[in-house]
Amino acid sequence: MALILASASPRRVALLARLGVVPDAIDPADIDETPARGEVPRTHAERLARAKCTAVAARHPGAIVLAADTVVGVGRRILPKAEDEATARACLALLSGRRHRVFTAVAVADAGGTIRVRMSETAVIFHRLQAGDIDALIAAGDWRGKAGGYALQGAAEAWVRFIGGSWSGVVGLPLAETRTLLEASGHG
Ligand SMILES: Cc1cn([C@H]2C[C@H](O)[C@@H](COP(=O)(O)OP(=O)(O)OP(=O)(O)O)O2)c(=O)[nH]c1=O
Repeated sequence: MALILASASPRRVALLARLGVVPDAIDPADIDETPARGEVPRTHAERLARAKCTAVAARHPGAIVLAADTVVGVGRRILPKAEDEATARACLALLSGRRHRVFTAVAVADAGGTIRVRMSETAVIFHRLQAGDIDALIAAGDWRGKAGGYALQGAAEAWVRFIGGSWSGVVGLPLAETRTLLEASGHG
C-alpha cells in the first residue's frame, strides 16, 4: 500500500525513517494555518493535522496518507512559527523559565479514506534565559520555521531543565503514536 507523507518538513522524513518507514511520495498540504478565534493549542494542532491529511488524501485515493502538526502553547496561547528574528526573540523571552507544552497531532488516512488522529503532549521547561542566551539561540539560526521559535534537536536542548513526554513529538513526529496509527491504518 502506497504511503504519502503530507509534509514539507525534512525532520518528519528523518523521524519516519527511525520507524523503518520510507514514504513512497512526499506531497505537502498547503493549507491556511491561522488559528481560529479562541482556539486553544491542542485543538489547533488537531484541526490542522486533520486538515492537512484530508487535503492530501483527496489527491491520493487508495493510498495511506500521514500528516502532522506541531504547536507550542503557553496556557491557552498559541505561539507562532518563527519566520523572522523578532518573532523568535519574543517567543524565547516568553518561554524563558516558563513551563510550556508542545502538542503534535498526527493524522493518518487509510486506503478507504478513514482518518485516525493521535495527540502527543510534552511539557518543556527551559532554564531562565539571559539576554546573552537568547542572542546565542538566535545566532544558531535553527529557530527558523519552528513552532515556538526553537529547535529542541538543535541549539535549544542546551537550555532544557525539564522535558516530560515525547522528544520526537516536540521535533515534529511522535514515534509511538505514529507507529500505532500506521499499524491501525493497515500499513506494513
Ligand atoms: C518546538 C519544535 C518545533 N519543530 C518544528 C516541527 C515542525 O516542522 C514545525 C512546526 O510546523 P508544522 O506546521 O507542524 O510543520 P511544517 O510547516 O514544518 O511542515 P508541514 O506542515 O509541511 O508538515 O516546528 C522542531 O523541529 N523542533 C522543535 O523543538
